[in-house]
Amino acid sequence: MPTIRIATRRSPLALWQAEFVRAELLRHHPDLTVELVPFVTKGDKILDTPLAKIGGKGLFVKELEVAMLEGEADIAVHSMKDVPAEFPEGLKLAVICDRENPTDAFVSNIYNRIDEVPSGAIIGTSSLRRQCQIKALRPDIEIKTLRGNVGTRLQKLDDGDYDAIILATAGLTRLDLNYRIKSEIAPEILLPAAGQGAVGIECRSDDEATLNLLAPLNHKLTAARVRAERALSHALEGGCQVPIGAFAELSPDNQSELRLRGLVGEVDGSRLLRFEHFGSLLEPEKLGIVVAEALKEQGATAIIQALQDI
Ligand SMILES: NCc1[nH]cc(CCC(=O)O)c1CC(=O)O
Repeated sequence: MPTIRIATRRSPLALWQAEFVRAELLRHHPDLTVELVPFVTKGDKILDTPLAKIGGKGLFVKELEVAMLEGEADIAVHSMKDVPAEFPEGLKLAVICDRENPTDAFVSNIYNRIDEVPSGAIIGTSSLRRQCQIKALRPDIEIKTLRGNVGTRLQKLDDGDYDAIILATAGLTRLDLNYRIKSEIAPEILLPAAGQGAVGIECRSDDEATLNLLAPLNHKLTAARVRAERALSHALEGGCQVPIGAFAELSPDNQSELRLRGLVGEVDGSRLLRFEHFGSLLEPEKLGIVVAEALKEQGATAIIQALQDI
């Protein structure tokens, strides 16, 4: 049996995800040897600037991709939320694993829910998607930039820099920090980002042996959901750094269909565009494009375009 080398970021969440994939690979192939190869990415180095201002897509993945192309690693494990729509020549998304809770979480040492927070309170997030939806709901509260890995963000909350912060439920759950969640924010209030809560594995497109070893880790329903969400986000030319929400789930009344909800927002929350549609589980990209087109008809392009000029 060969050795599989996993390129990973060094943050506790990235290491958890890489260890999870190592364990899954070993569960399916007990004789395999799996090693972790940790890297520091540009997104990890620049911590004082909101991601939207650093610009460029794939801040957390580039170094890992170079390692695979140069043969220093065989696969890279990513949070699907951070993975750009397109892959460099020679690499592809091999599988998408079963999804953790995709919602966002309200975290505070004082308040239990977003609607309990008083006027003028300071909420920490650097995500434009979270910002625009919170501002639409609560124009009277202030949003302040918050960067760094999950532990750093919680420390900044504990230091008193914020009244509450918003984090992905999945990251907190994976790091056994669920006790910090005061309430989960429903998708009706805060629509998650494309791919949130899902882990994906990238590898060299021509590496048949590795692709075969990875195949049993693919979770079909999650893969369809995330593909619909990513198609929507891609059709609007948005990465993680734009105010776009995209969330797909199995349709409650038809088990062969997905329900996809999309959202584009003005950063100050003054306008939120929403659209939802149902489509076949077998053609998730088509559904993503339908929802993106409907949002464009409502004016999404102008909102996104205006942000590129900041
Ligand atoms: N942008 C950073 C990032 N990428 C993935 C997660 C959480 C885990 C996930 O969504 O899979 C986080 C942290 C956060 O948003 O709180």
